[in-house]
Order: sequence, then structure tokens, then C-alpha cells
Amino acid sequence: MSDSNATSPILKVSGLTKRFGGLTAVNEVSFSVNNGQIFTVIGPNGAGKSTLFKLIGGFIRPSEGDIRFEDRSLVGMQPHDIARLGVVRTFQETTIFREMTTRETVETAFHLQCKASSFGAFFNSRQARADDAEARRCTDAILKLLRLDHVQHEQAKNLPHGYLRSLGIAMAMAARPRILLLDEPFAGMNPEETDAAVEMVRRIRDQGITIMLVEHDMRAVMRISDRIAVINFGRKIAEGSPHDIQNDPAVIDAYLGQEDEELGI
Ligand SMILES: Nc1ncnc2c1ncn2[C@@H]1O[C@H](COP(=O)(O)OP(=O)(O)OP(=O)(O)O)[C@@H](O)[C@H]1O
Repeated sequence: MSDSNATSPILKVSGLTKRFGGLTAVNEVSFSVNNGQIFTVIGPNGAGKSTLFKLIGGFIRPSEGDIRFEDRSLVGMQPHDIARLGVVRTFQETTIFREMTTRETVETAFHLQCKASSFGAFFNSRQARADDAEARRCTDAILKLLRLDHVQHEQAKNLPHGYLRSLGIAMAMAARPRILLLDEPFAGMNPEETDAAVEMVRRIRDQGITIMLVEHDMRAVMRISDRIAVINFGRKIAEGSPHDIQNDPAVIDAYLGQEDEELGI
């Protein structure tokens, strides 16, 4: 990746507001995510993080403001069109077909987003055969990157929890993300699992995929993030490097009353 790419914004959120009746869950939030960054959104419970992710993914519409992916506004677009542009969120473990193997799951996810028309597949056209080969090749690469290759022939129902979560990320990778949205990827993990997951997210970033995540595990956040935005009561109260954020009085205030180790300080 060139330096100019690394510093250019790929996603720009400006004046984003979402009201649910009388409650403003996201309030005039603005930030830019640079190409190739790991950008994390943190904030106390109920701060508006999930709402922000849902707005970016197109699952809910903003009351005001704009979300631009490169030079296009995502506002008003359907989630599948946003995903097709390359803004992809991970699949919930509950959406994984438990009878399928790891490999079948990723290949299926690949075919779902693949350009081969159902007519082409029906007639087993040259294009469909090329797509099959491409799906196998990409699946190999994704399984290897996410360290799922040794369980590729296991049915999902036999996989431990941590593997299922990686499989959800593998399915998202099959959609060829430019930005991957990760919602609490380290939740419920023990320290060793978190270390492995942090490394996995870094490997994905090293493929040139920008990562945006929402996460509560502050130790992991401080280690992995290039940049952090903090929201509290729907408003952005700080943005900066992990070092800046850990030392920001407004952030420390927002987390006061929570456990000391919440901020990793
Ligand atoms: N569909 C909805 N209708 C009404 N209020 C909502 C809706 N979705 C979220 N809210 C409210 O918006 C606020 C922000 O919620 P949100 O889930 O975005 O917070 P969060 O930062 O993700 O919280 P947590 O860390 O606990 O998951 C909360 O007060 C929540 O109750």
C-alpha cells in the first residue's frame, strides 16, 4: 500500500445524527477513517456505538448528516448495495448454517456475492466454472489467513465458539470488503483468545482492508487501534491515538465510575 493511500480517507462521516423519538442516540458525529487504518469506536454502555454501526451499514437511516464511502454517499442505500460497494460487516454466528463445513460456508458466501448469474451456473457455463475456481482459490486464501484451514472439513456445529466467530469474519471476507465492520470481536474471549484475535485483525488489515471496530475490551483496543473515537451520550467527545485517548480528561471522566482497568490505564 502506498503512503498516499494510507493517509486518504476511505469513509467520512459528517454531522451524523439519529433520533429515536425524543432520544438522540447519535448526535452530530463526524470523523474520517483513513485507508488501511484500524479505527475503533469506544464509549460507555448506551453511548450510541451500535447505532452508529447500523447507520454506516444502512440498516437504519440517519435523521441528519452524511456518510461518504470514497466519493459516494451511502445515505439511503440498502445494506446489500452498501456491502457490494465494499463496506461489509461480519456475519452473526447465529446466521451460520450449522450443517455446512467451514469450507462450504466460505465458498457459499463467496458465491452469494459472485457475479455469476444463476443462468450461467444453471448451464454450467465457462464463466460459472471460472467462478468456481476463483471461489476455491479465494476460500483457500481466506481460510489460511484466518487460521481456519485445519478445520475446513469440520461442520460448523462442531466448531468451538472462537472458531465460529472467525468463520463469521471469513464469510464477510468472501464479500471482498474494502472496509470491514467488526462489532465487539473480542467479547467473551479469554486473554489468549483475544491475543489470537488481535493478530487475526492485524493480518486482515495487512491485506489492505480498512478495519472499523466497536469494542469494550480496552486492553485490546489500545493495542490494536491506529485511531480511536470516543462517544458518550451520542456525541463524539474525543478522537486520537490510543496514547491521546488514554490521557484525555474528558474520556477519563466519561469512564469514571467504571472499573479502573476499563481504559487500560
Ligand atoms: N431502535 C431503537 N429505538 C429506540 N431507542 C434505541 C434504539 N436503538 C438504540 N436505542 C437507544 O439509543 C441509545 C444508544 O444505543 P446503542 O445500542 O447504539 O448504544 P451502544 O453504545 O452500542 O451500547 P452498548 O455498548 O451497551 O451496546 C440507547 O439509549 C438505546 O436505548
